[in-house]
Amino acid sequence: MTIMVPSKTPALIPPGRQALDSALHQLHQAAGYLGLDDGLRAMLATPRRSLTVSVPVRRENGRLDVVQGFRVQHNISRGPAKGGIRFHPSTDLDEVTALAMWMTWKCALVGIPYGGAKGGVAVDPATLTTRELERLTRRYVNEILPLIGPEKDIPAPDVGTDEQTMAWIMDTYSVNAGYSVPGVVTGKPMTLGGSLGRAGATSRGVQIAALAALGRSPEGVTVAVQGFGKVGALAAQYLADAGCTVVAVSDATGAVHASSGLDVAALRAWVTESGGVHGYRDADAMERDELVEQDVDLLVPAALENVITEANAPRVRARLIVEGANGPTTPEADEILAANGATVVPDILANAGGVIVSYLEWVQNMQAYSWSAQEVELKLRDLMQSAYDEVRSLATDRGLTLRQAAHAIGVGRVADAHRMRGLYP
Ligand SMILES: NC(=O)C1=CN([C@@H]2O[C@H](COP(=O)(O)OP(=O)(O)OC[C@H]3O[C@@H](n4cnc5c(N)ncnc54)[C@H](OP(=O)(O)O)[C@@H]3O)[C@@H](O)[C@H]2O)C=CC1
Ligand SMILES: O=C(O)CCC(=O)C(=O)O
Repeated sequence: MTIMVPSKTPALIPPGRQALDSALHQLHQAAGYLGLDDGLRAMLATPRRSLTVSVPVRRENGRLDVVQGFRVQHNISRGPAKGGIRFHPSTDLDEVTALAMWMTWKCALVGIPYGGAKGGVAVDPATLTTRELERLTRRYVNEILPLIGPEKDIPAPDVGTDEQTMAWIMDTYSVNAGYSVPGVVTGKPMTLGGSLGRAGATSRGVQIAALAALGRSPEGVTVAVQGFGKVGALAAQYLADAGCTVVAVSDATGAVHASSGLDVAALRAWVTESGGVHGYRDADAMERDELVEQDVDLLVPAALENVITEANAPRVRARLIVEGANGPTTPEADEILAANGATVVPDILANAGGVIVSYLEWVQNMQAYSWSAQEVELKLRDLMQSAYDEVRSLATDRGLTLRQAAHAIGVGRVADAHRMRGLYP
């Protein structure tokens, strides 16, 4: 089928702008398919609230640095805004806006009662001491305090943040409130009301989506994983546990390859000890940015946006791409991959396991109750599989790619919520 889309985006633009262009392109494709009017399109194309803050951070040597921080609530029509906080040097308002928009469609697609948000601080956390990071996090939270809250906007981890960051966020908010508010943030440590299963939830969801899309035994399926952080390392582990052969992985420090299969547990231990995959001895080193072009059955991008572009998409050999990262594939690359017969399980479906278990964590916090690891995993599997089946079935029936189908469902649900609420005349 033919879908009208806005004109192509220029190739050489800042990464954040590229991500936002991709998100808008996908929205307009879905809006065209759904027949949304111009007013509703404009509503969905623009965030409800965007906050840019200056975050002063006192360094150990006494110097005062000031970095920029952001929190964007893209949509709140279906419930409180929800989405992670990223600490990365190239984070900017455009990137955070794109990530917030993807959160809106993701939550709607998997049927959890949230809108979409994202936050970010333009900083490289690896350059800060733990004390500097804590000061930075607490000050950032104080700056975005008017926006967040358990019934308004609930942050979570993303690139460069972790359970410790979430604990500082929970504490800073709670100190301001005057009592403990665990439901203000998810991805917390267990001792502060975290949920069993949240740490591995995004990767578990990637595994569920990958096995569903493979549609055959994972034995002998070769895999390359880009990014070996919270999502990538456990995605590699869970795919290996399921019987796949993980032959290549990369992180910012480099990439390693072993055609007979990497020992993922040993590699994870090496990364914990040394700080990156570079130098791992039981594998061959390879060019980091060639990871996505490896001759494998399954490619899992689990790092950053815009890594599969029109420049390298013709050289991507994997027949199945399961997006652990948000926005790894540009619209131009999507077209090339589809023309070459590759299947892409899109980010808003493939990496939804994280926000699903965040939702379960929040529900547990709001009820002061907790579920077992088995209960959490069953609910996660159920929501992931239902969303996957729904997307697959719409794609098959209507001749859409999985991304087009996922966006049609997600955008459609948010549009319905606006119509029913009557927020625009
Ligand atoms: N955490 C979550 O719950 C969720 C995360 N996501 C998405 O998953 C992706 C990864 O997030 P997460 O795992 O949390 O982040 P982390 O910060 O834990 O990990 C990011 C990984 O990407 C690596 N990386 C950075 N640049 C490159 C590069 N050029 N080539 C290869 N690897 C690179 C980093 O390497 P190094 O460590 O050496 O810097 C690190 O291994 C992001 O797109 C995020 O938005 C989606 C849903 C939920
Ligand atoms: O767990 C969450 O609330 C959000 C995770 C996230 O940022 C994402 O899905 O991209």
